[in-house]
Amino acid sequence: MDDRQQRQEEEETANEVYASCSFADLGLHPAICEQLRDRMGFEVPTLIQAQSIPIIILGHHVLINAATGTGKTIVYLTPIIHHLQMYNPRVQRSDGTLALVLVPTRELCMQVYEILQKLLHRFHWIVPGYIMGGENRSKEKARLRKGISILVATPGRLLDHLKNTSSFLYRSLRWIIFDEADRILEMGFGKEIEEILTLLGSRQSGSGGGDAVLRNSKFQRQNLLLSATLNDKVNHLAKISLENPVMIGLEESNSSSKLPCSPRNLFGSIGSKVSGERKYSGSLASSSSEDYNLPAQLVQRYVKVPCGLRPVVLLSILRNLFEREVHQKIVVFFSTCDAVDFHYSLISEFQWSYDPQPEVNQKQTFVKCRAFRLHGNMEHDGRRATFQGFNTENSALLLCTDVAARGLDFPKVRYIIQYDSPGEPSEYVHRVGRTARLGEKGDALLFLQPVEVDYLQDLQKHGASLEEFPLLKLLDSFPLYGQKHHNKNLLSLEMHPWVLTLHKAIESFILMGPSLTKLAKEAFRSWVRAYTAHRGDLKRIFVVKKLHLGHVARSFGLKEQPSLNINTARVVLFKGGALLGQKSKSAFNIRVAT
Ligand SMILES: Nc1ncnc2c1ncn2[C@@H]1O[C@H](COP(=O)(O)OP(=O)(O)OP(=O)(O)O)[C@@H](O)[C@H]1O
Repeated sequence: MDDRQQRQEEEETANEVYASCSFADLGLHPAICEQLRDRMGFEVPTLIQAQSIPIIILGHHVLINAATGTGKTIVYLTPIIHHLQMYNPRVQRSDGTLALVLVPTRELCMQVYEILQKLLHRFHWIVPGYIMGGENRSKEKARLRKGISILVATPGRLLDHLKNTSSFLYRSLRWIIFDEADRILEMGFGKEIEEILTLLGSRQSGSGGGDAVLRNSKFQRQNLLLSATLNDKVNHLAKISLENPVMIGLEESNSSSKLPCSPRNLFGSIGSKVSGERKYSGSLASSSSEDYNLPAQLVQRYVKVPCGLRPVVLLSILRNLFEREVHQKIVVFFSTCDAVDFHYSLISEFQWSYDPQPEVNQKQTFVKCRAFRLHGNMEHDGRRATFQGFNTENSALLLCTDVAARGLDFPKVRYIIQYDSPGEPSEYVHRVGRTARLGEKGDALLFLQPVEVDYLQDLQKHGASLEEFPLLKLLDSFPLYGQKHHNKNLLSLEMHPWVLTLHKAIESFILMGPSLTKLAKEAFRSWVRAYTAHRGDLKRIFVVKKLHLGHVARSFGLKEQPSLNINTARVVLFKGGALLGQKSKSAFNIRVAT
């Protein structure tokens, strides 16, 4: 590509992502525009920011549906700060909490809090804070007692403090924001959210016990709901929490046209159909293609791999990617915590040299990268270390469950691999949304077994079209020292010399390490359980009966299938958020990990 073409491509991407106006044009106070520029390096707003900020400043309840990585956090934080920094007299700690941001996970809680800290740098009298599962309750109580102006919280912990921390002051609460609303609900927090809304006196129907809260506040309550996917649960939450909301981004969200950007234009467009914004009619479109906003520049592919060959293919692809580009950030998604632990150990420890030459036969780690893992069964400190480590590294691999699928903004992630399929197509959208953020390039690769390819049709229905990954071409690219020349045209994947050799090497490596073998067996069991937990319509595609358990065992490098007599095993699943409960008397406890 020559310079001119590259410039043209960059310009086109910018047109699709950014608006042709400034933050000041949106009505934000100059001090905030300065913070955005100087602290964050943001010169111009993204399209969704240009569409939403003026409407939020005006005080409307808003429902926002926009593609992943389009800058939604700034959408809700800046109007709040805009108003709060103008309060006269100034906001004080003794005012208690004025804005509440609800997020589904601890990592997202920390991420939003960090952005908030940067934005509030100049406004030291507005105090940011967070409360979340895993943190010390008494320390949180002490912080709440002192007063937190803008509070970021996970739902369970918030409810706990609402009920048990009498010094938690929220009578002046003006904003409630649900970030990643769909995820909060999918994780089974629906009841907690309803209770929270009732306690805060912000339920639209029914008489909330906290009406006094509303009466005491001199400002009208403003609630905002943000979600990259829409469904019935989000619809219900919108109904009970939003009053005459403006909906943004539900139409033409992938529009590449630049926005009309004088404040008059934007303000004048409220309620009209300009820029995909309209009044809420009481229900959202159900899961249809326009529900799913995928970044236009994202390259989406799938790779069809027989079950037993999955680790060989995964390791080959990872090796190739890190060889091709040394500075590379990749995220691989698995269905269970045990699978993350097993593959993390395998990838970190597996050393192999396939070159028989004595001078080059020094064993090296097969996948040359720094690996991290993240799942809900890890200690809080470990989760925090991964989050920070993967954030700051230039080149690294993250192996994780869906705990990392939503909202997390790891910079420069170039590749998403879904080694275990996501289940609901909405989950697919969130996982791939960790790359191709804000107009940057990104690739997504979905692993499917041959019996699972119907899943592609489900994705297609939601507007996601995947092309096949050229796997044989990749496998052929590895050198095969000492192997006979093979006829590439006749070769099946199973008979490919590279696959055979690498599979043997992985298998013996696992067999030789007792701790790795133990991890493999645990991962095998929980993987089978996770497979049985696919819900509803997906059972048609992910058919447990079609699984060959011997091949599944092979996919964990095990020659023999471990027993599935799992009475005593504790298996942790991450599946869409609902508590899966006990399958049968003989089954083991299944706990949701987030
Ligand atoms: N106006 C801007 N100019 C440049 N970068 C921006 C701008 N606004 C946001 N960003 C950056 O864009 C990235 C994505 O932002 P953010 O995480 O808020 O997106 P999101 O829409 O909430 O994504 P998700 O749906 O995955 O949660 C972040 O790295 C953020 O710092």
